[in-house]
Amino acid sequence: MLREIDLRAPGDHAHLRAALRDGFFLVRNTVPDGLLDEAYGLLGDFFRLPAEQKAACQVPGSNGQSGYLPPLVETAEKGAAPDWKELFHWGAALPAAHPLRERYPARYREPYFPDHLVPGIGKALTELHTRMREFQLDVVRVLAEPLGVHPDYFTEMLEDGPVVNRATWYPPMDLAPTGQHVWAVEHQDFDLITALPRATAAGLEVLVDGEWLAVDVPEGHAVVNVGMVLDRLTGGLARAAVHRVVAAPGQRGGRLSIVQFCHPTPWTVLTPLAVAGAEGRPQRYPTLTAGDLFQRTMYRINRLDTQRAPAARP
Ligand SMILES: O=C(O)CCC(=O)C(=O)O
Ligand SMILES: [Fe+2]
Repeated sequence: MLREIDLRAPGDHAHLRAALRDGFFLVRNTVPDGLLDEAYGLLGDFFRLPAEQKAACQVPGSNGQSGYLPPLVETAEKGAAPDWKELFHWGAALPAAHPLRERYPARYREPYFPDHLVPGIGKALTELHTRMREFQLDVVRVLAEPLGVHPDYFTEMLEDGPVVNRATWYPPMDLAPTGQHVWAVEHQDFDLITALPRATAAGLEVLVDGEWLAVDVPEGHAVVNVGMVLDRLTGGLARAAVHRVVAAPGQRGGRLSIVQFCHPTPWTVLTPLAVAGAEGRPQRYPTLTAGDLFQRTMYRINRLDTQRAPAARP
């Protein structure tokens, strides 16, 4: 059973640190249900479009972090075959003169919305991004104290960060080109934390003590998942959860999910925190920047545009 963190009464440090050690916990979602329903409806309309129309919604130079990414591209580090999923990413724009835009152009593009194909999608997804980000900022504020940092420590790291939403359409398994593919091979996210509100079907599983546990998100809740950034900052006290998305044998139909990744500003140096209780433990991770960790992982999961054959590039 997953632990729950109540944002209004978060509980003692032992509870919060146990949730971080699990790497996966539940939080009552503050994002309006109606907004999620609307976004699921519009994204469903988008993913049902013909392949050529979706292919035209790719954003060159974004490494697929903006707009559409076709199926069978992202390949988890442990994946023998690419994931059987297609993606749509969006975030929020920074002002044109912001130095982060100049320094990390691939990560700070204007968001792309296919309003010409799905009218109203841009407004709804922008609102959803804002509300999910507010939710996640509330979560990291609660996590700060048990990790011995100021309540604004993580929020500053995320201010102007390339926080990005991802919608994933997992097509029915019987349409997969070979039997080698699964929806999403086991992996760890490479952000600070990720929010996963309900999806349209079962399939998300988390590795707990060597066993795969099906994650059933109760009504009105979101699962929050620790990513590699928080794992590295805490020397492994908060554990980046290992998770995957698989169809049960005989599960029919596809699956649509919406998640949001909290990526810190890429120039953040991931200096290990002095977490109480971890004194004397050998430093686990060499220090690098959030931007370098991101880029390294994108390469490892086959997500850089330059890794795709020229014909397959947008
Ligand atoms: O679709 C889901 O529920 C989870 C997706 C996921 O783990 C990811 O995109 O990193
Ligand atoms: Fe994930």
